[in-house]
Amino acid sequence: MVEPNALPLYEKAGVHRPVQRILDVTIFFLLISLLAYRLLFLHRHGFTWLHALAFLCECWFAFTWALLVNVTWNPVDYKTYPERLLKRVEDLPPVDVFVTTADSVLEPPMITVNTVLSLLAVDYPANRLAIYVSDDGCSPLTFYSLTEALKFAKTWVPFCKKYKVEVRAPFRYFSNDLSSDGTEEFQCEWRRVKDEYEKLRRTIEEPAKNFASRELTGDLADFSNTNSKDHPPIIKVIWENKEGLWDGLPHLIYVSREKKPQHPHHYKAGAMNALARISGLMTNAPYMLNVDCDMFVNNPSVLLQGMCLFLDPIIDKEYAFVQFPQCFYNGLKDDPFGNQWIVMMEFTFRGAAGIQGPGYMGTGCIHRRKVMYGQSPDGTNISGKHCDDELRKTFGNSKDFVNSAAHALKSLTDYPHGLSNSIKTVNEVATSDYERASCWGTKVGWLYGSLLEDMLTGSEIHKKGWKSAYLTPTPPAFLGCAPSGGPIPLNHQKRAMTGLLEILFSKRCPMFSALFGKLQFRQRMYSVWISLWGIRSIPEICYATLPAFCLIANSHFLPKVQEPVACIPILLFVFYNLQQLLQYLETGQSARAWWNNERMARINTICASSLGAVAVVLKLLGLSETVFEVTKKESSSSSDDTDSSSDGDLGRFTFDESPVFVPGTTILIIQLAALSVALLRIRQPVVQEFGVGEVMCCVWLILCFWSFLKGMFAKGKYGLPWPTLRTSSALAFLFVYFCIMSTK
Ligand SMILES: O=c1ccn([C@@H]2O[C@H](COP(=O)(O)OP(=O)(O)O[C@H]3O[C@H](CO)[C@@H](O)[C@H](O)[C@H]3O)[C@@H](O)[C@H]2O)c(=O)[nH]1
Ligand SMILES: [Mn+2]
Repeated sequence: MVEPNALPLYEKAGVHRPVQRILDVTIFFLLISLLAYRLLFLHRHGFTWLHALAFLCECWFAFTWALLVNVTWNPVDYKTYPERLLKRVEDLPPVDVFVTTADSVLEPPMITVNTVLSLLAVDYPANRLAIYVSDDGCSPLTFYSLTEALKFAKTWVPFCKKYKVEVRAPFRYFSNDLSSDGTEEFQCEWRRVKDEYEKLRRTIEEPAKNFASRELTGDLADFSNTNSKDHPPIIKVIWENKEGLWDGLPHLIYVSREKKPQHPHHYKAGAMNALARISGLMTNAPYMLNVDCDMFVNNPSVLLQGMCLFLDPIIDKEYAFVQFPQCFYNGLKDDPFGNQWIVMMEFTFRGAAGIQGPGYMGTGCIHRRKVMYGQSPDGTNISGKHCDDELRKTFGNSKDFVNSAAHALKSLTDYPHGLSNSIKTVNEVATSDYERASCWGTKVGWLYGSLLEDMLTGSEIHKKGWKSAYLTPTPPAFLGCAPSGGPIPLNHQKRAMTGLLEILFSKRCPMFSALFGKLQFRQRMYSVWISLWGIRSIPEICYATLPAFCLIANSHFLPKVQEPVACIPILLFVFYNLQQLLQYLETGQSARAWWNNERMARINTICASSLGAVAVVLKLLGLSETVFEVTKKESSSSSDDTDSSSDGDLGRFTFDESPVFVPGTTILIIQLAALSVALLRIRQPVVQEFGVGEVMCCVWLILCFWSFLKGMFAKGKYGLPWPTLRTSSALAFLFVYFCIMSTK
């Protein structure tokens, strides 16, 4: 018999996907054949701009395809054994949990409260856990909601543990009616706890409506005369597990770091760094879990699962962070906005896990504190030595904090501070100019300089040679709120693209680090692939205008149907879409979901990435700064909400005057104009040849932008506003004029 201690805490196995691999390679060879055809064509018929442009775009597609195949080639699956962990490890290491919220209107406190409740009830010894909520909105309502939530937690947490409740965010748990399940005692308690939750909801949501006019006294007095952009640090211990009970409630701390208009606050990255310092002084746990305010714990064993990777004796030190996938609870049927990311999580992230590890996604991730403090896998820290002066230059001027950082870097866990005694020093590290002349945001902590602080921070960690792991437990570890409605997913995407481009045009550009970092070769290709994502709108927009140009100018960029080489683009089209479709079917989604994601991919690149590019150009020219716009979260906090995804209109595109819709509308009008020209031409007495391939491309694009076409004729929020139509028509007109002039 194998001794229990010899059994591994986790296993990592390859996932076999032979069909995907065959298709990957086939598509790649077709792309290469297409390039060969282009070269031959240019050689035989001489240089034309049209074919040269097509060739360049297709080179790009082939290159990014090769990079993508590299990422998805060796997917892996991790399996963890928390029961073995519990038998083997008596003293689980402390974990500090960070929840970030920034705006009590866009992120209703009830959402944050549910996330916090799910964390308070997680399966982990309570005396090893501290939960820090960072509120960048400095909202008394958020603080008040948390204090109310704590009262409810005293009923909720024991209830969850007693009945082994699976989903520990009450709004989700109570959305299923269990009032007639189980024993009578359970039914009775279920009803009681549900009533209490409803009471909590009313206590929070009703005052929310007129909180602004309320007089702030007592505990809330600190919030009077503050506004979210200008206020002193407000740090409050809402609950301290004073007796250190393992089955009590974990510490709960409210943090609103200082903000001053004259000091940059660096959005979420700044908030995370403040949390790292504050928690460093209060609890200094060696592991830090971070979640967005809408990402509740959906699988109570997450921390145990993560610890299986960190604490496996054979490979301790190997993993810098453990990332869980981003999954969403409010997904609409068939993913109309293409933002549930199921295929991306399953194929690219699993694939990256088979190389050096997936990137950090900003939420649902457990980090090692010392890695965040700049330590390398070989144990050297950021400044090479632990001398006080050096540490002060790195971590700032707080003596206590420098002490705690030295503890963390040496992996000592017995940091002596109690919560309440440290409040005074804690305020010091939460000030808005604490980071001045230190390495926060440049060498240690969450890094600054991009709206995608997560990707930037994660890839710098990989560059030091660290690995990361990807855990996909069932049920999913965390569930969050996917942005819904028309402009929101596009703006969300635009922000991500802006962030990627900021990284691409910075000194941390992965193209350089791909050459010099301690990255594994295939990880380098992975980081190049991600970082180039931001500029893919350029070749895509170019390619999308080629068929229209050909139809209007009466030329060709694709082989004619009767030529044998026409089979190359046709097969490419068929195999590519077949492969994508298979990925959706393999992950249990519908063909409709595939189509929705396909068209959203076109809409996202053409609309959101191009505007992201504009934002970055403006930043590089020094004309404007990029801004982290917080995504609105739907509040379905009521446990009585019925499943809203049955409402057909929810999946319908809504528009506003945002410039994000202009590129898409322009592309659509251009395709319509080109098709009309082609149709008029057939009716001419002298029959002219027109390209079937080009027409098919136009039709395909019109199908992708069908929701925009409907928007041209719809009214209200479902209609494209007049200014957008006007600008787009003018741009399309210019394009058509250019096509016609080029034939003269
Ligand atoms: O000044 C700010 C702005 C935002 N946030 C928080 O950042 C989180 C993410 O914001 P959200 O608007 O939900 O952005 P998403 O695009 O949904 O977030 C994804 O992308 C971000 C940027 O890459 C990551 O930080 C997130 O973790 C990741 O979930 C939320 O908890 C916010 O409260 C702050 O704390 N301070
Ligand atoms: Mn979010």
